[in-house]
Amino acid sequence: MSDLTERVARALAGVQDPEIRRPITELDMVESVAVDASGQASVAIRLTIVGCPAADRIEADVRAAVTAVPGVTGVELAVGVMSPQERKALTERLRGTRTMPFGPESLTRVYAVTSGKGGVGKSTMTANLAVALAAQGLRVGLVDADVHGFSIPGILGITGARPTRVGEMILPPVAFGVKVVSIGMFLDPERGQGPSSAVAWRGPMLHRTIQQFLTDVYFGDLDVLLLDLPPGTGDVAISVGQLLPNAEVLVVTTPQAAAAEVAVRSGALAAQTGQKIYGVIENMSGELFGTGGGAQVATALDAPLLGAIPLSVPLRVGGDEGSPIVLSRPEDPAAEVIAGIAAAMASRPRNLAGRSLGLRPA
Ligand SMILES: Nc1ncnc2c1ncn2[C@@H]1O[C@H](COP(=O)(O)OP(=O)(O)OP(=O)(O)O)[C@@H](O)[C@H]1O
Repeated sequence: MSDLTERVARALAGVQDPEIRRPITELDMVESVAVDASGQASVAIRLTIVGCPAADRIEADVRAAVTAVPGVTGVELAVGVMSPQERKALTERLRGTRTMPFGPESLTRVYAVTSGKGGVGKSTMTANLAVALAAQGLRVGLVDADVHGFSIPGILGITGARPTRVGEMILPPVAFGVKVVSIGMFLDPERGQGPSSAVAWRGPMLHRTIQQFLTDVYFGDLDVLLLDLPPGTGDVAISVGQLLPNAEVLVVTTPQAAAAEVAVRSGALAAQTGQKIYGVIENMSGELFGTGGGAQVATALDAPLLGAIPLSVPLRVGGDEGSPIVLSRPEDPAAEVIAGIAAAMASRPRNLAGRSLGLRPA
């Protein structure tokens, strides 16, 4: 390989697949690279599937990367598609041999966000925390497992987005740097299923779906995985407890005593399945609903109160419009408290609990 060809090949290692978020060179997407004596580069790439939504972006990024190499005078780009065998090999390699990538052996910190009752702002908190964590440079995944209303895609402005399928593998849509998967993305509108229809699935079906989300959706290596659970002490919470005993629970409550009592019950369930409570968030705190519910839940569960988020019109409007206020209105008092909680989460080291350090007593 000539020096210039080598430099072009190295430049291609800087181009990422925007969905898989790995360099295209590691994904076997670069088929050939050649540069002739006049500096004309010929590059052939192959994408995972035809009509891959990321195709335009990859093409543009490849052109830009190659053009930027000193000595290159022009670029000829051929775009092809992987054969089924190549795709299979890639998905197998990406998925690795692990069946549950976020179990106790993983370095990913897993947070299950729960509440006693509905409407306390659990999904709003989860989405804004995820976005704030991603904005701080963490690799963040979000699983919307709230079968009673899949509000996450709406809050993150990706209503109607569908995951990309590559063979058996599911690539989640990315919103504000967060990889998002929601049960709502798998409903079939032609069968009358829509984002507003609660899913009437019972235990075993839900268990399999959550398990599939965690194993078949390619999130890559994450620093943080957040799960938006349905309110209460239902089947999903129990499944998550079994599938991810390492998950730490974040309890969201409003300041009122009635909400706090049910929140304590849902937190206590998590403790029974062996999960640790990371902390409690009091939402809609202030004049209208009072304060104190969060502290009450925190004391009852022997967990810290992470913050009290005031009622905020911009927070609600941001949710309705798909524009999380931690980014669009960071000066809003509610956004500031959420960002503070995210900063505390981001400052925790990667999860080493349950990992053997390979040391033996002498
Ligand atoms: N601090 C707040 N100030 C004003 N509005 C808020 C606040 N927190 C949440 N909301 C609004 O309250 C409504 C319910 O919030 P959200 O959907 O997040 O609740 P939830 O607990 O996830 O509900 P469910 O579990 O039933 O889906 C939304 O319209 C949201 O924008």
